[in-house]
Amino acid sequence: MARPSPGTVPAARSDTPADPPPETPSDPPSDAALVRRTLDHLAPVADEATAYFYALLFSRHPETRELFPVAMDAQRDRLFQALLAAGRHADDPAALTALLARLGRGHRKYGTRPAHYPAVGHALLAALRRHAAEVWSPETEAAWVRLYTALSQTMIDAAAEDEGRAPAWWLGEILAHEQRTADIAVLTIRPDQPYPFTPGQYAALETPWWPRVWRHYSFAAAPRADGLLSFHVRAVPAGWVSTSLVRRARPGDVLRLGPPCGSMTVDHGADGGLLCLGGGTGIAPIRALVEDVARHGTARETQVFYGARREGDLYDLDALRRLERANPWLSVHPVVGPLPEAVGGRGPWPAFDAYLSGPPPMVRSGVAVLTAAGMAPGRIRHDDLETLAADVR
Ligand SMILES: NC(=O)C1=CN([C@@H]2O[C@H](COP(=O)(O)OP(=O)(O)OC[C@H]3O[C@@H](n4cnc5c(N)ncnc54)[C@H](O)[C@@H]3O)[C@@H](O)[C@H]2O)C=CC1
Repeated sequence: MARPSPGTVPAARSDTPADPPPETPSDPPSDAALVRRTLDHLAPVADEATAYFYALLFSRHPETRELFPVAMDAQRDRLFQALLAAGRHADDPAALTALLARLGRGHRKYGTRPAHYPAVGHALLAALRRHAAEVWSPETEAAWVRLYTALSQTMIDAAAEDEGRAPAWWLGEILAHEQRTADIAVLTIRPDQPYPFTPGQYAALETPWWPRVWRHYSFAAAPRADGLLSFHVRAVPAGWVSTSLVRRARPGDVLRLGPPCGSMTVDHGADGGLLCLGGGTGIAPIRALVEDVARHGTARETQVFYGARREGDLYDLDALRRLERANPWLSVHPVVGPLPEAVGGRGPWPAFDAYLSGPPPMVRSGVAVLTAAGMAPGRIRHDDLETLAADVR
């Protein structure tokens, strides 16, 4: 779209003095506006644009191929999702920096080096230029170059800073593999070096059977004195990683673990109650949060609603019942069927913080139900739904 040329004043607005001052036509659109316009235009052709980007990257820079999984299906979606997220935050520098720093640190486990960034930048610009041709202009290109230069520098700096602090990945030996239902296994893992994390967080895991395919799982217990980690995994039909972790993995197998991520953690400075909704294997981080409250000794009222499609799928209920018996401030409510509806009728929840974890549609409708019951959005926490949706666990 052409920018209005200097001097063309929108006549309709000049005689309405009560309106806010009109944008002067000589104001060029901001970088953020140009980037967003490109992304809006790209959305319907995102698959083609991403395929073109990778084809170009791998043909011009074959050395980058080994950073990516053999099968690229899920990867394609991730790149575009990350770009969309960056574009959405383009006019919120603090949020953008935080997102990019996290991405930069997270990329260490893939073996990403600073020299890879210009190669990716060239392929990205070529893909944008080709697939957003109708909205492309020298100004748009300049905006993207500035954005990409800034974002890659932030990622590179964050990765470099992290190098002094933490390994790029940890090795984790499976010590125990407990089959809880036909589809769900609980894994106990011994990391090769101390693995600090906060209950409520998650980590990416890679199995030896699908190199460079990483999937996220929440820590299912608070940090233990013996340093062991625990994860709950459901084998989903198209899930390579989840299926191998449930059906193939055995004690002695060694996985790779990325760094801890996520901010669904307990604010120990607050003193209200906790309302927790855990659906299916989404109960994993909820159990870690409950253990965290117990260890903290503040006895905050905690109501856990644990949902499953069938009674037999409430695979962790015994452990939660044990916690309930030991801690009078904790109530556990098993729910067979849709979880949000079951919770909706129980409110209101004044002075409660909510924690939601489970299938993305459950989390979405849970947020809607709690908001309708009067809970302030700032008190409702859950993992990033895009991360969850991009994951075939
Ligand atoms: N394994 C892990 O560490 C973690 C897993 N998750 C996510 O949790 C989910 C668990 O999936 P499954 O065990 O297969 O759960 P599931 O499909 O068996 O459902 C669990 C509960 O959610 C309810 N539910 C499902 N869809 C719903 C909807 N559209 N509206 C309202 N309620 C709904 C069900 O009725 C049930 O109560 C996955 O999406 C996974 O990505 C989230 C955090 C951690």
